Amino acid sequence: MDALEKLRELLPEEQFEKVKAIDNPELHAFLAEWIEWLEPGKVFVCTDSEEDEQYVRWKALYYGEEKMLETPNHTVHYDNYYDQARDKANTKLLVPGGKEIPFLNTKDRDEGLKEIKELMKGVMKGKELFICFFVLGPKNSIFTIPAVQLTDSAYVAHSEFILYRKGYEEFKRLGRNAKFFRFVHSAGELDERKTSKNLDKRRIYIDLVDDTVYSVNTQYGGNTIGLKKLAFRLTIQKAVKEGWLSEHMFLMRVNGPNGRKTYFTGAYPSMCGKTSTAMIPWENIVGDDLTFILPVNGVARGANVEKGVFGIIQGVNPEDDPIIWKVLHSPVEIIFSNVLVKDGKPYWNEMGIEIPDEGENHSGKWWRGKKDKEGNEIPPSHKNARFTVSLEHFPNVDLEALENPCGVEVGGMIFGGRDKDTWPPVREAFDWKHGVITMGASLESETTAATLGKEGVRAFNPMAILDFMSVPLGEYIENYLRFGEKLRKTPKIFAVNYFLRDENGKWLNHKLDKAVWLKWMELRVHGDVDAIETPIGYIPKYEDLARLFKEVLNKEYSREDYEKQFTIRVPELLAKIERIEKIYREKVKEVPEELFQVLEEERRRLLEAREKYGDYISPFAFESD
Ligand SMILES: Nc1nc2c(ncn2[C@@H]2O[C@H](COP(=O)(O)OP(=O)(O)OP(=O)(O)O)[C@@H](O)[C@H]2O)c(=O)[nH]1
Ligand SMILES: O=C([O-])CC(=O)C(=O)O
Ligand SMILES: [Mn+2]
Repeated sequence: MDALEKLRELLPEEQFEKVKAIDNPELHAFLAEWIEWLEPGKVFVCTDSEEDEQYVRWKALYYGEEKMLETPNHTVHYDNYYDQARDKANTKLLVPGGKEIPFLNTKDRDEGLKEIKELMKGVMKGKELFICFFVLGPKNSIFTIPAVQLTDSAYVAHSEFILYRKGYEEFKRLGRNAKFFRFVHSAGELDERKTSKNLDKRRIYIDLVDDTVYSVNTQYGGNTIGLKKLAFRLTIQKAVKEGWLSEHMFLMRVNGPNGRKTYFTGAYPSMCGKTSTAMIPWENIVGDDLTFILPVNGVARGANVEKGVFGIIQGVNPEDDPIIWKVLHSPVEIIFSNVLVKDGKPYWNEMGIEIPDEGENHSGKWWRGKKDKEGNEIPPSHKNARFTVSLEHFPNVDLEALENPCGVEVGGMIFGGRDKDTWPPVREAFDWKHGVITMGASLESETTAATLGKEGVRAFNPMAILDFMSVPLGEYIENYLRFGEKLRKTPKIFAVNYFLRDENGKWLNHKLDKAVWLKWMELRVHGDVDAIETPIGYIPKYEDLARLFKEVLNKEYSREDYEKQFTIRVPELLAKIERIEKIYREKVKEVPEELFQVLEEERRRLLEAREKYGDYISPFAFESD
């Protein structure tokens, strides 16, 4: 029997008509196979209509995965107490023969498919399956990748409607020509709180051969929202094959003098400041998490893969994040996850206002002082609690850039992470290669609550992408280096560090100082200000920063602060080069030789500077050179 005939048997007439309208036998075969396998009690196919989206919203409430809050259009969703972040250990890349690839968590493809299929057999009995169509990137553009999502979680489907552009019409338009990604998810058995129960059988398996990702027994967005971090593994592979970049980056517009618009991307690991940077007042957001960058006629052009934000809520307060704060307090569609709720109002850690002493949170009924099974005190909200909202609701969104089918020209690319003692707050690379190698490929950052496991451990995290890497690292870096060669004009590369601390552990910078670094980088892209050459790149001159601090933040910036922050810390920088070199030599292997040359040159410059000025070198010393 052909797939369409089978679908006619499996689906009620109305749902069948919706899939039949898409002329794609491959899609039909995939759907027939999986509907039969998952054995859902009911199937709903989502078109791009407002009614179908409304149906999904309503079902999230009906099935109890979300609850209404006091403000219209606000809901709250909880994940299981032990399902609050990405599960790296159980996220595996399925590769033929289970080939071991350094830093990648691989598994034999046949074995993995067998295991996941067994876990998913009949898993949707008595549940409703939602079949949804979306696209990655702007519609009908050079960036577009269609994707189909199967899920029994109305919360996951609802999140996707907020975060991605609808794709049913795009599937219809493309018909047989659609090369699409596939995502199959089941939250598995739920407990009385409607959270995934069988966490011991939580699995996220990425089939790189068939562009399909399976996820089961979990609800947390990073493990389940197909088009987000699951698709990301597939797009990294595709980008490296095809010679473009798929990155863990925000995309934003920095407003220069006389109305000049300059677009920047920024790659920082999870929970290290992408959203808070892209949302900074004065500038405009295009995206906060995932960016595609394509070479178009010798120009690097970037587009947001998404159209919404799945952002960290902890620490969002009216002073530091006025725009997010305002949106979170307006009656637009928002899903709050894993926050404290009391009398229909959401609360979260460090929100700058008083928080009730009891309510409901990710641990169930909560009171101040409540401890978990491990004896840890449970805070009001989880550190990785998030909000999900469409970008269209933000007054600072650059809508034209968001929907431009050609994307925007990328003027600068920023790399950064949580680093307490090595990198200065901002610096510019000498050139593309120097930036890619000493800033991107050398990135290290302390681990955070965005993944399950220990926090605060300094870890190698090249391009802020290691958790999602799906090709050998050497190939990925090679692709980056060659990408620059395709361009007439390469974007300038910068590195930032928002997380420097003094000897007592106090932050050396305020959260809003990044506004100044952004303005400085914008001026540098256009050659409007001079800079000081140091062994590790160009750093700002004191006078320029002092002026910008005054102009942007209306703050005095002292020479002492500047000197402390921009001191070149030779011992730490040399130790870092040692660590990075060792990793690439001993663990990664098959690395472009240029990487070692560029690191060696940097080491030599640092040693020469130490000879002349000592271990900790004031930026003023280089200025008078
Ligand atoms: N100390 C300090 N903390 C910051 C600064 N900027 C952001 N943060 C903190 O970084 C954390 C989260 O940053 P986000 O911007 O939401 O993280 P993200 O990079 O978008 O992360 P993902 O969504 O997980 O990919 C919050 O706890 C912020 O308070 C800063 O300049 N200084
Ligand atoms: O994917 C997620 O869980 C959220 C996110 O942006 C990240 O962890 O980088
Ligand atoms: Mn992210």
